[in-house]
Amino acid sequence: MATRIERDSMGELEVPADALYGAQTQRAINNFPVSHTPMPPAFIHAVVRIKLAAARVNQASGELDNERGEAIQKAAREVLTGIHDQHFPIDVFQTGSGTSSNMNVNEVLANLASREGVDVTPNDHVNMGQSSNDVIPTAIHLSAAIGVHETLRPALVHLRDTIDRRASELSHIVKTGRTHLMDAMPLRMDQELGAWSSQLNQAIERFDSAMQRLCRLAQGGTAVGTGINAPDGFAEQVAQELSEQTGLMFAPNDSFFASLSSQDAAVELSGQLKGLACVIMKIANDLRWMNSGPLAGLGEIELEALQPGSSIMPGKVNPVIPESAAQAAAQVIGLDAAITVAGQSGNFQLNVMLPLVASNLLTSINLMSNTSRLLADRAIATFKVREENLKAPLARNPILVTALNGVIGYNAAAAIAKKAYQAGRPIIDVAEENTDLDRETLERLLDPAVLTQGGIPE
Ligand SMILES: O=C(O)C[C@H](O)C(=O)O
Repeated sequence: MATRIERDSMGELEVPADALYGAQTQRAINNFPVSHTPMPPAFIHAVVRIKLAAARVNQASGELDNERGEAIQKAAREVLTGIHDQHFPIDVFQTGSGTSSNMNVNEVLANLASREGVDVTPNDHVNMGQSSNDVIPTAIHLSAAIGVHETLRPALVHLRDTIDRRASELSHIVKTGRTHLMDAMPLRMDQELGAWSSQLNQAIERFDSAMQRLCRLAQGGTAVGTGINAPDGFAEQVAQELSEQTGLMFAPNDSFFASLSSQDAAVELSGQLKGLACVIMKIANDLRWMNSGPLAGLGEIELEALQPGSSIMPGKVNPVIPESAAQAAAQVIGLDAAITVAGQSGNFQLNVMLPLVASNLLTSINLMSNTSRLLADRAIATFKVREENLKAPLARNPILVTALNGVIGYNAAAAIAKKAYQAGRPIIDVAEENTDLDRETLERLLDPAVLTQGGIPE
């Protein structure tokens, strides 16, 4: 491989001839061959957005001359198109402050900017008024806020709306409810699906609330939170620039000391993602049970057949989308556990597990966004209801006798249920033989559709 010599404060080393980065990035590549997973492009782009904002603020204040300011901005805009993403190869498991990734961005932007014929250095010009210690926490908030706003929230709204549409289409269908996975009182399908929709609505509310904390930025705190080397007004102006770039409302955090040394908002967001993962897991599992069979399971619904299920059993079709969704949910729950540990790693003035927080948070946002859309479009929107399989067990369901509790008492009702279950007879026939109630009254009291409406049967 052709190489060139680059220099930093520690001396010289070789980098690939065509690399846009310099010596500090190469040292990090050499030092951290850990997971071979680079930082997510959305995170790198957030760092680049901060550099773009800082260059504009520094240029406006006169700290940075116009030529260098314009050259850095041009370079940043070019990187934001994604054409240089391969020049940010540093492993997630690197220095805990993310200094290596901050310097990677500084070096690439300085290199591209210098091609404009001006002398731009990574530390003095691109990193002006900043430290990794405020840039990286800011980039975590910025990239997560963009991910929630642009990707996750629309995906959740799409899933909720798809569920609501199916619920209203299926509102005439009554089915056996289940508690402990055992037959229970009946409910309508729109009530069952309505639970999923309501869970998603509440998840969306929690993300909307978490966004308020995400939009508070560390930028301006520099090395330890005092703001050393950042001019007056820098924090507010960078937040304003980032708001204009993204359409979100960013502002400096109340305490830079807190925002450098903690990751509380990221822990909160990860917790909300874990909560969402539990919702997704519940929906996926309900779908799997309802789809089970087709002959020896519940067989209440038929999910769209997307691919042959088995390499050995011909004709078998499996619930692959709910299975994929359940695995994604499990992964998010695991990533949250690591973020929880990382959130506790604020030692004095700096949290030192920042790259892991960034990577896990963005991975979880992507997993939940893509999963929500797949569940909506390839499972919820397309499943068919097998009404005949719902009707037959509903008519025989001995638990309907619950509706007679208030008329004949729990013990008498239990005896009827037992008899009906043992004989495999409809509950109404057994109740007619064993109570003073006439057929017409029993039909009214035991009508499954009426029983879905709650209240005391009359
Ligand atoms: O990289 C920096 O700007 C600071 C570094 O993280 C440190 O505190 O040692």
